Amino acid sequence: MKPVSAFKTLTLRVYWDEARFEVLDQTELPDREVWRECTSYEDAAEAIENMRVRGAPLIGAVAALGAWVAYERDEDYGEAIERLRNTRPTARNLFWALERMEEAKNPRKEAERILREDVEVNRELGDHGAELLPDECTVLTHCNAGALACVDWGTALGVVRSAVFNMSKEVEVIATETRPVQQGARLTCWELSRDGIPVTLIADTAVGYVLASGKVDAIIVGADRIALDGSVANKIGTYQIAVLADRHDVPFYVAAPTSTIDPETETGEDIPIEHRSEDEVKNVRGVRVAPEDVPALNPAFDVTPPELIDAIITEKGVVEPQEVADLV
Ligand SMILES: CSC[C@H](O)[C@@H](O)C(=O)COP(=O)(O)O
Repeated sequence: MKPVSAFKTLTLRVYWDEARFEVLDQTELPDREVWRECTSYEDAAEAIENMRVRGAPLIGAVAALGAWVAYERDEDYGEAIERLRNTRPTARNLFWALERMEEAKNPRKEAERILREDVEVNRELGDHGAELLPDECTVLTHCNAGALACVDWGTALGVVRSAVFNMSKEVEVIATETRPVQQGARLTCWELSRDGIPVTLIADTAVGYVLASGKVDAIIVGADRIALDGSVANKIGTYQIAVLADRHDVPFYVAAPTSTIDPETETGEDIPIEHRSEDEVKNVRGVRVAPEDVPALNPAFDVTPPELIDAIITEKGVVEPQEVADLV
């Protein structure tokens, strides 16, 4: 039997010769490792929309794979691109990947390039960012900007991995739980423990306490979209952490590939913020914690202005937020 060429990482299994792929369903973590098969663009769109896959680079990669599967299986390519484009509004990498797929002469090769580049670029930015960390340090991170948010390695957690595995630094991580979807508690803690990197979970409400008590040497978060003025949209709660970092003089870094910088978004105010179902706020893993008739507001992202960011770590180097426009 002819061997099937496959590409496998923590988040994806792609079977190039069979026009299908599988995604690790992140809604099931940390309890169970469940893989969902995608054999159509609708499968890919459903996985992105329902956050089975999430994190800006991974959303882009899965959208590219959805378009590739549509092409191989003679689905309507234009419709596929349009459907995938409308899955989530904030992450720049989704639109960036679909622009590349739209222009590609060979969709399979382009999807493969997008996946491989993501891993390379994260390793590069990880190495640049790791230079900024002391040999022994504690890093606070928010949400999950790790291997689970990417094809592999991670952005913010890619910096931690590079520091630990490539530079033998001793790094401990403090992870915020990241209500309402709890990417910090469920995903960051799961992937760091798996790699043997020490991680301590805190409630989102404990950030002020840990910063005031001097326990944190640096904060590193990822990004969903970076505007040309250096404003950064990231998981809801990032802005309040940046304000506290400023108050306590703790360096606040953003780690992201240049594909997250949007050449068409001038300022932070121009970034569309996704609002999700109020059920995510009113329930914790299926159990209601608020009166049924009280409305809830659920913005999935907020915007941190450039003056609160010490540096943006990219594969092209570490820059001041005001310099990001020069990178695209
Ligand atoms: C590296 S992805 C961007 C982020 O840093 C990430 O933490 C984030 O905000 C992801 O949001 P999500 O709603 O889980 O897709």
